[in-house]
Amino acid sequence: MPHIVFNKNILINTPTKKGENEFLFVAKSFSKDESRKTEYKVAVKNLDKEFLLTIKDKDDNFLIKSDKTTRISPVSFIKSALNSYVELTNSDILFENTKNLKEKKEHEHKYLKEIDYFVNDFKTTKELVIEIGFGSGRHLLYQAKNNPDKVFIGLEIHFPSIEQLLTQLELQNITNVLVVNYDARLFMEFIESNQVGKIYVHFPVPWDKKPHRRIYSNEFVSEALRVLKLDGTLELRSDSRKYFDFCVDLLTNLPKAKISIDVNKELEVSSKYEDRWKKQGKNIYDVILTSQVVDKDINLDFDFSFDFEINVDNFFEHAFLKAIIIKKYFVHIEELYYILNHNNSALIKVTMGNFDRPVTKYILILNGKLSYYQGEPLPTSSNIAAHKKLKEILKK
Ligand SMILES: C[S@@+](CC[C@H](N)C(=O)[O-])C[C@H]1O[C@@H](n2cnc3c(N)ncnc32)[C@H](O)[C@@H]1O
Repeated sequence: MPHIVFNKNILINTPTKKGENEFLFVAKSFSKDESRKTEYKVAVKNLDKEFLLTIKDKDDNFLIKSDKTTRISPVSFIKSALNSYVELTNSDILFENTKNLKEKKEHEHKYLKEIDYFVNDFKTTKELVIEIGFGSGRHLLYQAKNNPDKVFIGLEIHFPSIEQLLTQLELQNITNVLVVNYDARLFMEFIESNQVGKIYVHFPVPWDKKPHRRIYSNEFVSEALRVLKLDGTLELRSDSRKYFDFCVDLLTNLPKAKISIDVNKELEVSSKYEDRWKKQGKNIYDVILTSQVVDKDINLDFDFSFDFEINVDNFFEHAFLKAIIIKKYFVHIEELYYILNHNNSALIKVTMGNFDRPVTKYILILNGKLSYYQGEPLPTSSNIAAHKKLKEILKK
């Protein structure tokens, strides 16, 4: 992580500019606990990118580095901002690693998509097929190659598997697969209703000791049914009898769907895990859920604005810095910062949303007006619920 240690000095006056970097404000941490060390956040703008730097004490000196939550890429923007800041203070540099740190190669690939792409840009009239936890990708590659008229979305949380699949897509010249590094339990929320022909879940981790981590749950199944077209299918294939029984239980008697089960059914292609289990003589179980209903459309245009103003002093005086947990989501106000030399202005660091995929954001308050710094959270149901709770907390 690039950082510079420099002689402790007065903070810069903002707004000011050095090279391409505009320094918009400096904010100072606020805590009633006097043992907590003071920390500063410096807001930087360079072209269309806005981000924060952190200044902390380092022995008798200052250390400046990027703020983890608002870190941007490429890292050259951060290095440039750190150097510009220190130059503006006219301080002596005691240590720096911004000159010879190698740029980390960004994962750039035309078929690898960020989740925002599905919220803001993704549109297709073609049928979608989703494969969850594609692993070595053997099944996904086979299906995509044999169904060029469909768009495949591959979900995986293990990055080496993703890299392996991207390489194969290129080598085999397959162009109808989008790959996402995202937890499948939360992904479906971004897909329109009635668009998916098949969802494959082949050999998911059985999580016998931690069943709450399984892909299948009531929420997952109901989201899967929403995105499936009429007669679309959610297909589990597993070597685990326990997982199979658990899913059959979950899927039986759903009002909008029917199930069919099978043992040792042969598919056109056998995945890496399947080969392994077959060699060991294990049974392979299938349970297929078929959607029998057309669902309502969803709206991804949730308005994350704050339609009120606050008094920063009052709020800071009474702020409660502990997580508030409400069933499936939570809100945790973590840190408070006063923006220096600005009336009624602050930064609030908050972590919120779903326990499996929390989001950390800063709320920027300028003259009492609130907004999310660096853009709004993704419109997931947990983030929407957490935002509503956060509004209640801030209004008090
Ligand atoms: C046992 S492997 C099976 C891989 C492949 N389907 C096969 O049959 O060879 C399970 C895969 O699911 C992925 N996985 C586990 N949990 C996941 C989640 N919540 N979302 C997406 N992928 C997940 C793992 O990284 C792993 O690659």
